Amino acid sequence: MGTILRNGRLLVNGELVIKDILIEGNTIEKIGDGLEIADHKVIDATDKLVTPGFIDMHVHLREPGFEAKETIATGTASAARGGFTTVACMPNTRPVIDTPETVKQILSKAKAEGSARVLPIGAITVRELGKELTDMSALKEAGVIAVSDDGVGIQTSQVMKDAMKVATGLGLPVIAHCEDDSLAEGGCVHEGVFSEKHGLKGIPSEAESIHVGRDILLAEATGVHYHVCHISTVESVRLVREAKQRGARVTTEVCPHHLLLCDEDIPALDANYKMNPPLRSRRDRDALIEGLKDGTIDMIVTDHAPHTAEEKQRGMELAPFGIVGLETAFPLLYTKLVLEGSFTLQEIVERMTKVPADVFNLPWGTLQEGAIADIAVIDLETEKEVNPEDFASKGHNTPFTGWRLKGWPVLTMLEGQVVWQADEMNSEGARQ
Ligand SMILES: NC(=O)N[C@@H](CC(=O)O)C(=O)O
Ligand SMILES: [Zn+2]
Ligand SMILES: [Zn+2]
Repeated sequence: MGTILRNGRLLVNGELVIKDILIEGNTIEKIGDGLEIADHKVIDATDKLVTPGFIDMHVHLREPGFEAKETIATGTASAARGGFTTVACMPNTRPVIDTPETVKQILSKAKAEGSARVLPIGAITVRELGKELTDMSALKEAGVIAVSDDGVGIQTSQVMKDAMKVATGLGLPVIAHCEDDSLAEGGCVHEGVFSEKHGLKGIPSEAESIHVGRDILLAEATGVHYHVCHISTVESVRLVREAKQRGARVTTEVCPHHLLLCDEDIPALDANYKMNPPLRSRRDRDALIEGLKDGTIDMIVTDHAPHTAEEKQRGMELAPFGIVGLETAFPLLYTKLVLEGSFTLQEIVERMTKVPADVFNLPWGTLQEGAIADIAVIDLETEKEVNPEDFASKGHNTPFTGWRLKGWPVLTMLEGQVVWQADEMNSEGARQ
């Protein structure tokens, strides 16, 4: 039995157009007006935005090894609640995703317990130690879509160059966490107004940008598709912009928190504002907005990085880096960037759907006849406060608690199946 998603508002050439969507099996069969088929389940999407399911190329699911922080089940449930149908998971698990066996375990667990599609990212180096390359060919065969040592920077240029050569031959993108340890060591926040005020060791901007510059040169020398993780500084944006102008195969991503907050916004020594890279200066934040606007920055990712409450209570210096992001990403971007006027709805939606799909050559991220039915239904009207107690994620570590936002996902469909729906859709909207 199929489904009709009735009366939703779809983005067509930047305009919202009211349409019905007929879903048969896992596929969007038809998009049209007044679609009516006996025996089909009808979901009323009147007044709701209907978009392709979001794609997040940077998520930490923590399983295997750190199940107290998150599991594949809870992390993908969190994704579904945030309107995400595809998440790429980073390899800094225990064991690290550096063997085909671990890749296969994650894929089979995701299939059995997941509420979103999981795309594993394999490690560049064994145990992410930055020394010996993994067997990327075997990792690719097992199903990784890219390689990364996210969580740590690759300190040695030769290791990065060798990795890029192998990845080029295999057609695997190299996704880089850019951090020079000799510059970043011991820092817990950005080197700037906040670190000075509190007498903390800062992480300077160059700790990131120096790797971005180095890696762009190596990418141009090897021809690899090079993707910069969670870009955060004005200099990194400039380097990527110039590389793109030269035609280099360089892409990048930005997180909602770096677009919306800077170090001067940190109210106190609260580790819910601690992440890597850190919240930078206002000037950096403005450069990220501009870079996203002009296409230097390709896509938006969450870098969803759950940690336990106990870990985050250790304070700014001792707590681990990272904040959760899947369940607040779209409401934050919609409320703070679309409603406040710096981006159109279409610009934001594309950077979370079509663009990541195009950049990583994935077959999802569009709403059209014949496409896989990965769909997010979003309430653009109701304002709600961010309350981590409501999260499906095990992680409650967010700096956005109490923010009043609009744009909350109310129903998510993965391959034609409803994987999450808000109570309101359950009781009134969906009729059998
Ligand atoms: N971003 C973070 O602050 N933390 C990430 C690691 C990472 O993305 O570098 C984590 O795994 O916790
Ligand atoms: Zn990282
Ligand atoms: Zn990360």
